[in-house]
Amino acid sequence: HDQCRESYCGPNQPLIKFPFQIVKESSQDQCVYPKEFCLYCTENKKTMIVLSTSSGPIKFHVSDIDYESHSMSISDPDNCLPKKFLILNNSSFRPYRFDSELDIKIFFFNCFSVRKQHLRNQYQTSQESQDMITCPIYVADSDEDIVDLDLLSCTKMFDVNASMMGSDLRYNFLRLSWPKQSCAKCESKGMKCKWMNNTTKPGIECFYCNQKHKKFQPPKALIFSAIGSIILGMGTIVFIKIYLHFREKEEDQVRIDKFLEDYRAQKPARFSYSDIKRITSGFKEKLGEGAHGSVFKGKLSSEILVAVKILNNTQGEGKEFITEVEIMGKIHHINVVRLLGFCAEGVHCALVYNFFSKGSLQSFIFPPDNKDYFMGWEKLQQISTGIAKAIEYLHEGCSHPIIHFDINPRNVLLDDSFTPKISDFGLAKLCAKNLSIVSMTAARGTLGYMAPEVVSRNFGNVSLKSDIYSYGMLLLEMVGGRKNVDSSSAEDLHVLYPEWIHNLLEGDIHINVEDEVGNAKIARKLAIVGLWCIQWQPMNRPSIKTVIQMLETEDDSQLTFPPNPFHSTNSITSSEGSLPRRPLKMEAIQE
Ligand SMILES: Nc1ncnc2c1ncn2[C@@H]1O[C@H](COP(=O)(O)OP(=O)(O)OP(=O)(O)O)[C@@H](O)[C@H]1O
Repeated sequence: HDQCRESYCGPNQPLIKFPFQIVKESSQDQCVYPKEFCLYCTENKKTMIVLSTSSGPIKFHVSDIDYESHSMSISDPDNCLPKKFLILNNSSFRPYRFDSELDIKIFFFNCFSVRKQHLRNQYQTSQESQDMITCPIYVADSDEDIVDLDLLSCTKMFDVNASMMGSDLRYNFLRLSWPKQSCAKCESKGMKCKWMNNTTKPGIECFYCNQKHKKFQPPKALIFSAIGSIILGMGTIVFIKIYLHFREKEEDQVRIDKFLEDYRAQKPARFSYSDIKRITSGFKEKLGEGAHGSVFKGKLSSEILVAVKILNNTQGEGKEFITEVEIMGKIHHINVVRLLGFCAEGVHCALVYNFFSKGSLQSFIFPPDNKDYFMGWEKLQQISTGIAKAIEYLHEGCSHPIIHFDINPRNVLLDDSFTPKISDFGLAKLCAKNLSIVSMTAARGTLGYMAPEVVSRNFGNVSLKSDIYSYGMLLLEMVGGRKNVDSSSAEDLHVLYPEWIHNLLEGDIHINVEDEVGNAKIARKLAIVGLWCIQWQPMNRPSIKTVIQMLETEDDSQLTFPPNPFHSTNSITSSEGSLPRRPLKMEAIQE
């Protein structure tokens, strides 16, 4: 939109606007059609035009342009206008023409040479003769002029019919006009005109040149208000973010308060699944995997560390799960893992327990890397009594007796002071009894502890005594530190009756019992109690109360040694007649 600006080649030069266009002298061909209206500026800031004639292009200096009368004044930069005039006069230089209506005769004189006089009568027809004319040439309009101009001694070359005064030519001044190029259509729309960029036929197009259609420059007020609104918007967003952050914190705080309230009231708190994710920091630290699901470490507050068990296969409706969990949440005993909370959200079910840094008893009786780790008989007795007290509480201390069904060293967790806590009670109820989903490792691990009647009803009814059997196996393992299941065959699970215990008690005591009399006594006591607990007939097993009494008695003489079921003569269970020899192969009956 250079054409919007007023253009001049230099000071005192005419204004250049439509229908003219201004181009650089060096790039004349950039001038759009029609080229006749192209002007250019010289180095010394003069406005120039090139007129095309039959003798070729001729340059003129444009001294004035009158857009009203669409005419302009030109002059010859070589100061030889009479010669140029003769060329123009004999040719067409459209769209321009001489701007005068005169029809007069003007006379051309040469004052230095007559050598070309013979051409005088031919010049009008011969182009060559005109080209041969050289300046200075003098032009007179009349005889008076000849006298006034002192041309009497000069040679008159020819006279020409012209539409302008000879004096003008003398003064290097020629006026041309061009047909009016109407811009009325554009102007009526408040627009300006320009030539179309079309090389075949001239065409005019309109364009906007006023402020608002120039490059958009928004007013300062608009800029300020835009910046203001951006700052305001950002401020609002920051404010909302801060507000949401604090509200979330407040909600978190409310939740924590609610949890602490429940915690103090010893009620399990209900968590959403997103709470569970937050508590476990996106299930970052896995503690292990059991038959019922994976366990992750978590944090409820800076002091309360938790273990979150994500249940794989929760059974039935969420409502049942919640009721069940709430009942479990009411079970509080020093030797029972406390259920702090739970999550029941669609398919997501989770249980939240206190975290116990020492892990399970399993790793102490069977150190994973076969390291000879022994925690001492005192501690083992303390742990055994603790477990027995937990079983007593489940069997007798709650509103309904609870059979754990899965007492084994992996379900006994130890706190910092080796206080045992039994866990996973009630899980059998919460989880689907789909044996196919129980991993073989888990099944085998637990199988050694299962009472015969739990595996097969041939052996009697399941009762509280089934837990006593498992507890007995656990005691014997604690004494002997060896597995009571032969896992060499995956299909046939041979439960090994710990006959070695009998040998041990009957003869030499070579297990980890140090020579101290007291320690030997503990090992013997645990072994005897264990053997009583694993009697085949549930009725021959002692109740948990009796177990505790046996464990707590100081008087060893009261502890009678149970019969070895493999020696039929010693059998106290005459009703069973002959029991199978070891290894005892039990057949599972599908219920
Ligand atoms: N409250 C807890 N604190 C610390 N570790 C725990 C806690 N609960 C479970 N664990 C650990 O998580 C792992 C898996 O426990 P989980 O009870 O799911 O399986 P398990 O007892 O090994 O097997 P199963 O489910 O067959 O009884 C175990 O290694 C256990 O030591």
